[in-house]
Amino acid sequence: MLVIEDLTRQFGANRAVDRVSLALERPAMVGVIGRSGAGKSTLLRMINRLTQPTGGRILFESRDVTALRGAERRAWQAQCAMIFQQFNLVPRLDVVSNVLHGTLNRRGTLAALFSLWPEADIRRAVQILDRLGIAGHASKRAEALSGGQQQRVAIARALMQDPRIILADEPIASLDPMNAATVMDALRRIHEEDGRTVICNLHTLDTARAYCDRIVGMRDGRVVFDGTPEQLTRGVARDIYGADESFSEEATSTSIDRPPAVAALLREAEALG
Ligand SMILES: Nc1ncnc2c1ncn2[C@@H]1O[C@H](COP(=O)(O)OP(=O)(O)OP(=O)(O)O)[C@@H](O)[C@H]1O
Repeated sequence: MLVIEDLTRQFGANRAVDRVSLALERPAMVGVIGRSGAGKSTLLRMINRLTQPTGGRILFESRDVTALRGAERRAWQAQCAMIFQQFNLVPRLDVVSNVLHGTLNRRGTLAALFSLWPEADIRRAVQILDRLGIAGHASKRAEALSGGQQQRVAIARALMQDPRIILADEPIASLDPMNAATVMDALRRIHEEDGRTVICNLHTLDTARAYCDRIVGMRDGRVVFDGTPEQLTRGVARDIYGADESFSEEATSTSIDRPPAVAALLREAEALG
């Protein structure tokens, strides 16, 4: 389905991503982990063609998307929608309009400027918000929502494009643990129920283990691990993070600042499945 071959990005003397190869045969939920500066964001941005590779290829269903230009590049970007740590919503705009901006790729700028959204699109936007549990906030300004709700609006905007792949660049890095869990649950459901591939950059090992079927570990621009959560042993994790014997998983864990009450709630939620 998605094949990445020797993908490379050089910034001056610095090789941010160094001959990365990955193949996804079927829809999957993939977590990309590694310390800050390992090349995770650059990799995702290259897949989406926000950053141009300096070497290698990206193939989607045997089609080379590495060098697409203009409308073809925009069409590819709609097929692999990206969400970001800072949500990138229009804060003063209402939630449903933010979601409708996901259709901009296939609509005229003038129509968008005057908010002339087709009724069918509005209905679909509300349905998607409903699925993500935030339809009740549709008419509120985006800035009035919590971080977790705003990230779900960003996911809804991505879903408006009906993407085959969702690329999530540190989607929970600005969120508290409760909101982080809601957002990761939403991404997992979108993968399982819709069969969309989700590739997610994550800072925390425990999140990658809990939500992803496959984990890719990056270090200094290279893939140094590619396997299942079970294969990601403490020793492997230590290697990915370039740490010494004193490495502790808790240092990369979301539970580090989790207040006891929230931790208990999360354990309960986990137990309920
Ligand atoms: N636009 C750019 N210009 C120059 N160097 C860049 C640019 N973008 C990224 N880099 C460099 O490329 C390397 C990889 O950065 P990248 O953001 O991909 O890492 P990361 O693993 O996502 O880190 P983080 O977890 O901190 O976001 C870093 O050394 C970074 O400084």
